[in-house]
Amino acid sequence: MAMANLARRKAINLFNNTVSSDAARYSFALSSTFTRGFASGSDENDVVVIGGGPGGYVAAIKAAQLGLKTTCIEKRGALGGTCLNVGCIPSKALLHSSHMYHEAKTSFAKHGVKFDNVEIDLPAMMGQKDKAISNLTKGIEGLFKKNKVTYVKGSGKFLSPSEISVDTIDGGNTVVKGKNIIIATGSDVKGLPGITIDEKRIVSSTGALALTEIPKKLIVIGAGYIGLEMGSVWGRLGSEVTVVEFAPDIVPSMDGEIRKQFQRILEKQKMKFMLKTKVVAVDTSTDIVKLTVEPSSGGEQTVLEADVVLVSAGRIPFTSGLGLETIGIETDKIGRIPVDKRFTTNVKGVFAIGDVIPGPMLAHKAEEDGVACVEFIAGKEGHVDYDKVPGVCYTHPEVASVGKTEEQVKESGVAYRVGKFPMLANSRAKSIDDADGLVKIIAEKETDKVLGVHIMCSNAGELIHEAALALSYDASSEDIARTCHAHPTLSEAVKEAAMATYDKAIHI
Ligand SMILES: Cc1cc2nc3c(=O)[nH]c(=O)nc-3n(C[C@H](O)[C@H](O)[C@H](O)COP(=O)(O)OP(=O)(O)OC[C@H]3O[C@@H](n4cnc5c(N)ncnc54)[C@H](O)[C@@H]3O)c2cc1C
Ligand SMILES: NC(=O)c1ccc[n+]([C@@H]2O[C@H](COP(=O)([O-])OP(=O)(O)OC[C@H]3O[C@@H](n4cnc5c(N)ncnc54)[C@H](O)[C@@H]3O)[C@@H](O)[C@H]2O)c1
Repeated sequence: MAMANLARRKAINLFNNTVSSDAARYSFALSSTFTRGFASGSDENDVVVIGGGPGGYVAAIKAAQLGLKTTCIEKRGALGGTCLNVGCIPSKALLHSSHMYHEAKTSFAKHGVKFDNVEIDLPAMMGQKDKAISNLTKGIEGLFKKNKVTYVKGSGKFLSPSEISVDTIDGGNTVVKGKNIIIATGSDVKGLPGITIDEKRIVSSTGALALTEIPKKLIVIGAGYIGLEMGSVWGRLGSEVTVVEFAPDIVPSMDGEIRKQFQRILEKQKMKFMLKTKVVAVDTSTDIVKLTVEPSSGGEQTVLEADVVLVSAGRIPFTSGLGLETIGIETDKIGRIPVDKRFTTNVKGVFAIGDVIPGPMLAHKAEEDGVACVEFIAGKEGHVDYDKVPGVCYTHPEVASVGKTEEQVKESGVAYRVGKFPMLANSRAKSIDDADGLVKIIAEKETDKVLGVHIMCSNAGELIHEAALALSYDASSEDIARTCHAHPTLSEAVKEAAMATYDKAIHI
């Protein structure tokens, strides 16, 4: 069986290589004609990137590495975008710090580590987070210098498809020209009607990452990634957290079985959920914020009280002030810029990547877009497989997935098998007394090809990449199961779940 899989994979690779080298030749011919055709006269840069987030700064570095003269325009005065400044990095810093505090308070004693007292020093915790951000933003500036990317600090606006007017952060103005312009302006918080975010008592994720006091009561609107991660941070530090979610489930995009267990674990951590519930009014006229909620389908209203309310009901593409209308760039109903497979907008020579285009709003997806986009511009073949972008919720336990959920596979009509392995039966998880969660693998019944992998355990965000690689190479569950995994590791749960998919697990 394993040999058969290897042979099948070799045949697939042979086919893919033939296809992609043909595609590369085709793309080179197309791209060089297109680039030459568009380069009229006084263009200074080969590539200008507007936005220095994970999509933009990675695109700029890759473009420079490919020998293209490149400028990146960023208005916030620091590189790294939402992710580094007010997103992925600060939230992970606070998730780690708050987890350490919570562990020290609730788990260290049973491991025989005792303290007289454990205290939170919130300014120090925030200081550690801020230090991580500034080190990393400076690091990207260093990478720009190393790769000879020109960095313009200011807000860019289209004058024409090859000219950007930049109001610089020091009060000046300059015009940057480019043969190819990449829009990488990211996303912004989606507000809710009738709720004004003041970033003090009614906060977005940005305010929730910088609170100066631990709220006694925190209400989170939206049980998505931001709500559950930031709810976890403040819950661990002592806030009473209630999550109000419009949908019938938390994280609606997650595999149903995993999502249900995840909710039970979060409830054990004292997070409260009000599902199928919507917020209808907010009153901030007194010291306590009053939130009126009712069932999503209408019905009896309840008034909730909180010190702080976090609005985390999604994000929207950000293109404000960019002058898209000046050059006729189209956007869809929710403000995203539609692009083709080469990231080209409806205007020749103008491309878009990252959160501002359709697809998952994730930093690593934006980076993949950026690399593929400039590869196309340079006449190479870029590629992003959106069906194989991993997603991770960095709570404790972490929940990570790649590929399809069981619901999606069922809906596609493909016959499938499921293999599961609980972390309770994994020796490493038991040895460290951190055994909440499971690994679930879904594979096509006929071929055993892995279609989706869902992992809930500590470090699931690291474990998921074995599964991402498996999906990328069209591996079968047997391929994973017959790969030797070191003992004792949490990764052995992936191997056991794979064994359970095509045959039987050993340790359960
Ligand atoms: C709290 C939070 C936590 C998150 N955690 C994760 C996580 O753990 N993992 C993950 O994968 N994703 C996470 N995300 C999502 C991630 O941050 C985004 O998907 C990612 O930043 C998108 O990258 P981008 O380059 O498309 O846009 P952005 O990072 O938004 O960058 C766009 C940049 O463009 C600049 N800009 C906008 N307009 C102009 C203009 N006219 N001129 C010049 N500059 C301009 C902006 O200032 C910004 O810096 C998180 C988001 C939030 C809010
Ligand atoms: N770990 C990560 O990768 C990570 C972390 C944070 C953010 N992000 C990204 O940032 C983006 C924004 O995150 P998010 O959590 O704000 O969005 P989200 O889309 O993940 O979740 C929003 C939630 O709010 C609910 N909702 C929408 N309107 C509502 C309303 N009126 N009342 C109550 N609930 C409502 C939705 O049903 C959904 O469950 C996401 O696309 C996510 O991919 C990723």
